[in-house]
Amino acid sequence: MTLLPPDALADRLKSGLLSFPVTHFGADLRVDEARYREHLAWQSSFDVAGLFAAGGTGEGFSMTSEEIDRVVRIAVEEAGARVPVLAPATGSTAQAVAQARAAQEAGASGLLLFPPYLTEASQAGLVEHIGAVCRATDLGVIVYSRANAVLSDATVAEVADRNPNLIGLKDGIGDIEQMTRTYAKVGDRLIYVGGLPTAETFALPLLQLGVSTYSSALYNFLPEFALRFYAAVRAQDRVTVYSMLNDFVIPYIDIRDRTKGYAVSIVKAGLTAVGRDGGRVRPPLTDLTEADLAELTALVAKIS
Ligand SMILES: O=C([O-])C(=O)C[C@H](O)[C@@H](O)C(=O)[O-]
Repeated sequence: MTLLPPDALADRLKSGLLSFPVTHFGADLRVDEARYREHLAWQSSFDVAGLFAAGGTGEGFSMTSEEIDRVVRIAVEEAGARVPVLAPATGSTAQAVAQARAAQEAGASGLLLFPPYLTEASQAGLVEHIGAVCRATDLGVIVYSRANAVLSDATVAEVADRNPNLIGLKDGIGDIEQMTRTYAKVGDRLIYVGGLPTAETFALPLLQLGVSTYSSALYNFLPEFALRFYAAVRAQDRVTVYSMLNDFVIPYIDIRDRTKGYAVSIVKAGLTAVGRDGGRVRPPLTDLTEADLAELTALVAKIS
């Protein structure tokens, strides 16, 4: 895909579902390029608005910068002609800046800036961190508000003012007051991406708060279901949304909530459940137990 100016990228992303592909690892836990490529080809064959390589569901947090660069390059090669590929920027400011530069060189269309690891941070410190990454690239940047980098409405307004290539806010908190304050202040200067675990759960109410799209981990193994769900959300078809929540999403999150880290492990297990073999997760995550996998497989079979 030719370089998308940040505004054009924002327009494209805000009106469709977003794919966050898992990254396949082999038995030795090295990146399994062949299976990852095959997955990307499948994921990008449907109508999605963007593909975020090595995101949270893609276990970017378990990879070295070299591996992230390799995975982003593979995603651009495999899917970039059909769908904009966004790369992660993670960790320290220096590391995130280096990843932002590498992503642009690799031909990515945009960046998702993750919280820095471990330390707590003030709002002023986050403004500097976000600004440094935005200044390091011409790409459009979406900032992920979550964990140790939860942005106040005033901070979102400030970083949007200071950084013309900041195009979006991804919300991993779901605080209704903060979202309302943010949209009231910043409006359509940014796009808003739902990024809570199993984002479908929150998609309909968040639409009212300006959140027009979300990162769907479910899309990894149930792409048609996820796209139907997204269409029902955008059409504000409450009957369909609640029936899909009852039939699949709520029993699925009952399994997901059994163990910390399952929000990612269950997605790889979902691929195995549909006969595609998601492979293992890397530590510190753990795979589903056999009993949990069997329950998930039965649940998937019910809606297939
Ligand atoms: O970086 C990520 O993978 C996420 O933001 C988390 C998921 O995609 C989340 O939205 C979900 O589980 O649907």
